[in-house]
Amino acid sequence: MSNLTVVSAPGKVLLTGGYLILDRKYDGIVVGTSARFYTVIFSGKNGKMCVYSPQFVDGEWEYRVSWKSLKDVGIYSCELESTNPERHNSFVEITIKYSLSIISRRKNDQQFKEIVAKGLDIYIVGDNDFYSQREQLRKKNLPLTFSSLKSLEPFCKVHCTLKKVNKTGLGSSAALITSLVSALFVHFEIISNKITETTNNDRKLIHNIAQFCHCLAQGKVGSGFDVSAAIWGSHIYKRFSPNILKDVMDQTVDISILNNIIDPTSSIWDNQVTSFSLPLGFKLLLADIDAGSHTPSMVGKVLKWRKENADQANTIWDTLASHNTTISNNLRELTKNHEQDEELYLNAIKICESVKASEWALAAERNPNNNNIALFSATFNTFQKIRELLREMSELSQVPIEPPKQTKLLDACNEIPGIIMAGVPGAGGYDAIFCIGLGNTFSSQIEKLWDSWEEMSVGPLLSRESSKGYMIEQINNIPGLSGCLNL
Ligand SMILES: Nc1ncnc2c1ncn2[C@@H]1O[C@H](COP(=O)(O)OP(=O)(O)OP(=O)(O)O)[C@@H](O)[C@H]1O
Ligand SMILES: C[C@@](O)(CCOP(=O)(O)O)CC(=O)O
Repeated sequence: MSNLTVVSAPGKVLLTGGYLILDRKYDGIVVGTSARFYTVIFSGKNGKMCVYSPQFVDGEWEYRVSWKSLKDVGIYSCELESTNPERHNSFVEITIKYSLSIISRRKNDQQFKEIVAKGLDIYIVGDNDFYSQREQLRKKNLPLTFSSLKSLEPFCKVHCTLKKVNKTGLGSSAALITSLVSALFVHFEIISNKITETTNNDRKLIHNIAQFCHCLAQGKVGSGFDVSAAIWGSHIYKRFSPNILKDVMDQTVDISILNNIIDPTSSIWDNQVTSFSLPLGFKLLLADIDAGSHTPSMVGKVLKWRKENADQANTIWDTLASHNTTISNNLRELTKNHEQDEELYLNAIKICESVKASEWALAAERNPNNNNIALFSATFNTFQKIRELLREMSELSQVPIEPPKQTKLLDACNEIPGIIMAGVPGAGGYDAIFCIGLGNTFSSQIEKLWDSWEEMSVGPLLSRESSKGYMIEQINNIPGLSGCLNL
């Protein structure tokens, strides 16, 4: 068994399917981000389970591990007792407790008990993009730009506690839980430590446990798209039936029952992961807006409105779903076109990157033999229809999903040549925006627009799309990782 394990998991952006994906009838496009969480595990020495999040003030938790024997012979449940009861991180505690309990069920041997008895040192860090870097830049007298962000050291300290930190909406808790579960399962050799040997059942096992831990930590069974993105990277997501986890959402759950539920061969899991990634030449840019919205209360209000206005809501939901499907079909067709005729495809990118999307229909007429241009134009128009419907939802439910201030900013983004989709990710609100552009020339113009935008503070993020799910890493291949652990 190796003394050192490093596993990373990506953040997420939900491009289509906000609110709809809570319902198993609908799906949505989720993309993985290049921003990742890293869990590093060392075999310990002092018999304790020590967890360090060096980016945070007070980011240290220490636990004594004990085993509670359950009714069947050889079944143990792991108990963690904090050595400082005033400090808690329930996301981390729940994840370690249930991961070790399930590992013990699957690896009930002497070696496992000896390793746990020695203790573990666990380090958890997230790429800078997961947390707002506004304060760090202000302290350094740097403007809020891509190049200032690039000048910050990797995994930089945020000078506050986890409770106070401003998050950017990339799904820190899902990426953290996924990287922690997978690192523990790799460390104890339940799944292979070689990414090339990772099987689909390994991913399903980690997925099922991470969904359970995330739901228990959040106190509710959500749609789970963020954990799914942390496991599989970009894909088209259809949720699991909430009933799968409803009855085990309890800290006193019987581990043998839980162990059966999370088993990758169990037929109860009905989530669907359809492979997807952005076509070649598409580039995702993200920004967090210094305003903020409270997602859970937005979701609650939208769902209440839907329940009370079922007919009207179902028409909007179904129309949105059909537009969302058009977007994923178009993008998948573009990927196929690129594979079949690269020259023609690249020529379409070249033509469209220097023209505003509202003029692509004309360009398509002028180039009737290049149907990629017509597909770009149709994708832009369909996404505009999706935005219209989201604004209608906003008005009807009185929830600011695409509020007027965001509309103004997104419309301005669409005026830049090459932009094919500009929208509010996930639940929407004032939190964030995304832009997807063709080619390379649009990035600098978007940066100028965001920098000069006066109505709201638009903070660019460095993340791009990265279609990969969780990864087993070598510590020295990740710039800045070993440095930030103060080893
Ligand atoms: N670096 C970290 N180390 C340890 N725990 C962390 C870290 N980052 C996040 N967490 C855990 O995740 C919790 C935040 O979860 P929450 O569900 O509120 O965020 P989120 O919705 O995933 O946020 P966002 O999508 O904006 O990143 C924290 O309270 C903490 O328990
Ligand atoms: C509104 C919803 O569908 C998406 C929320 O997405 P985000 O956390 O705002 O990225 C809720 C959910 O699926 O958890």
